[in-house]
Amino acid sequence: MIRRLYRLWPQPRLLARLWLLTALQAVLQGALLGMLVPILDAIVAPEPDFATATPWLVAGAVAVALYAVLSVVSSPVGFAAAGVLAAQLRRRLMRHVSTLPLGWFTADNKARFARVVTADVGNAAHLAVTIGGPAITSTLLPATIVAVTFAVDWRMAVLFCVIAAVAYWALQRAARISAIAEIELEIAATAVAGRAIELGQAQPVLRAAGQVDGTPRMRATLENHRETYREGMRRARRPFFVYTAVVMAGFVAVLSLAAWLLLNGHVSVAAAVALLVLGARFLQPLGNLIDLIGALRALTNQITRIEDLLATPTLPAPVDPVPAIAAADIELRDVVFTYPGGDSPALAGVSLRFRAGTTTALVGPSGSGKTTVTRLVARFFDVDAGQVRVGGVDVRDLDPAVLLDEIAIVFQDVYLFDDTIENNLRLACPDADWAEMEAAAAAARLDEVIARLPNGWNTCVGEAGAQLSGGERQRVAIARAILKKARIVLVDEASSALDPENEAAVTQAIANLGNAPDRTVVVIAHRPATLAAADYVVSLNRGRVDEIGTPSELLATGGAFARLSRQYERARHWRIAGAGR
Ligand SMILES: Nc1ncnc2c1ncn2[C@@H]1O[C@H](COP(=O)(O)OP(=O)(O)OP(=O)(O)O)[C@@H](O)[C@H]1O
Repeated sequence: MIRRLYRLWPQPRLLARLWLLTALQAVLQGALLGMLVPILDAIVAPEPDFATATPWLVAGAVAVALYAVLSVVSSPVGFAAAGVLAAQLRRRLMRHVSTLPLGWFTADNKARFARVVTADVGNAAHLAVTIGGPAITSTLLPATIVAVTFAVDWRMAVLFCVIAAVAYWALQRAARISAIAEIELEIAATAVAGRAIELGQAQPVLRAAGQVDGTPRMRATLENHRETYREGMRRARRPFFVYTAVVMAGFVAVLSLAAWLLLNGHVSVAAAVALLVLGARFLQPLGNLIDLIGALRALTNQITRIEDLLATPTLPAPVDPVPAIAAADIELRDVVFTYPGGDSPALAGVSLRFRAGTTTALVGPSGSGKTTVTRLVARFFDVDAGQVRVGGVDVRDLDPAVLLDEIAIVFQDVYLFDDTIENNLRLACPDADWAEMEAAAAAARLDEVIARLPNGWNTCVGEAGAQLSGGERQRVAIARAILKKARIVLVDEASSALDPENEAAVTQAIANLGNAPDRTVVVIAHRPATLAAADYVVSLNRGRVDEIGTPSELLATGGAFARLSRQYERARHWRIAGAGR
């Protein structure tokens, strides 16, 4: 356990210092008790011998003073340590998570990450500091007392060893049961956290459906957590009682043996009193161990969860990363990919080319693999077979930082930070000057939104950008892509209905993205205007390429794209007719 804790913290010296201080205190306590024997022997006699007792009394006073100094030194170290250790570990976890493939961030993994970073790290740091000390004391103090007792009476020392062995067995049993209960409870608690995230995200749907108490799945998760907690408590109770009974029986045995030794003249009254004091101090920390063991197990489980998260594999890093690409062409060569846990391939042998300086619209029915193509280009995941090449280089060989630098992604649901428009845009390029900021805003048609807002560039967009509409948020993301001078922009056009003004602005902004001669734009298109403005169209179906060509070529062939265009046309006429009614 100590080794695991030591490995977990990047700078564990603080923890080591604290444990060393605690261990010294425990040994000093045991030694102090040992000094009681010669002192009592000399003083509790028919003719007290103060001369013999004096050096022991002086040594005892020095030990007490040393103990006090150690206590004064160790308590501020302990206070500071928990906070410092938690902060260290959180930074380490955050650094690790930021290297994980973006495909890892599912709702359940996000809940797991949140629990590990908040609850597990906080508790582990607190426990490492607070129970590390008592755990060391509870083992080192009895061990020192056993050693001291051998010098007074070997029979009592052997009894202490027997009690310790039985207590150890009972403790192990209690520990195993509480460990299982803790793991089950944590799984149930993580499920509750996952459903809580879902509850927050799905509020509009739940309210529309009148499900103010959440879905049946959410309620079942809460019930499961309650039941797991109750069952864990019930199972942990019996071994707890067994252990307490062992320690109590130990007290009776020590008392009986001390009385027997005294009555049979094997030890003096002073030695019997000293043995009783030693017995009491031996059994007391042993009794405390049962309270510690639950916490120790919880700490072990927390460490395991933290270690598991740290062991989540990042995407394999290239041995000799390619540091730059010449042009921003994208090519998929015979790409096969199945999502982790998926049962059929999302892409089943896709070969495609997006040339630099062109805009390609991806179309196809829901589930045909459009989003997957963009995710593989951005290396959210690695392909199972085939290759994704950017600038002629397999993305697996490209320096990951270069890939991130070259690519900008405009999601359907753009996330904005609760900050000003300016700062949200500056994220893409912190050093951009005003001329660049304004040019990017104009190209993304964001300038007219900014002009309307009460504080212009300084308007706060609210949590997750709630002050802006979906189309306006997409315009911010497009402006970011332009400001970043990303040579590859992957857009998932909003599929929900936008008001006509927003729709025209977003379509225009996407078209402006494609105006840069060296930029490759891939857009999952949901609007006829976007399709019409694209240089090429790729139609996907069930993870395969169905058609590729310019919009006019594909219209002429009368295939899937032509059918889709007719559907869009009909829908547009319905909307126009509906609006005119
Ligand atoms: N994270 C995921 N885990 C498992 N399977 C997934 C995941 N994302 C997508 N899939 C599956 O992969 C296939 C392709 O999905 P993809 O999202 O690429 O389709 P799409 O054409 O973008 O669909 P839509 O237009 O509905 O967004 C589908 O069968 C889908 O169920």
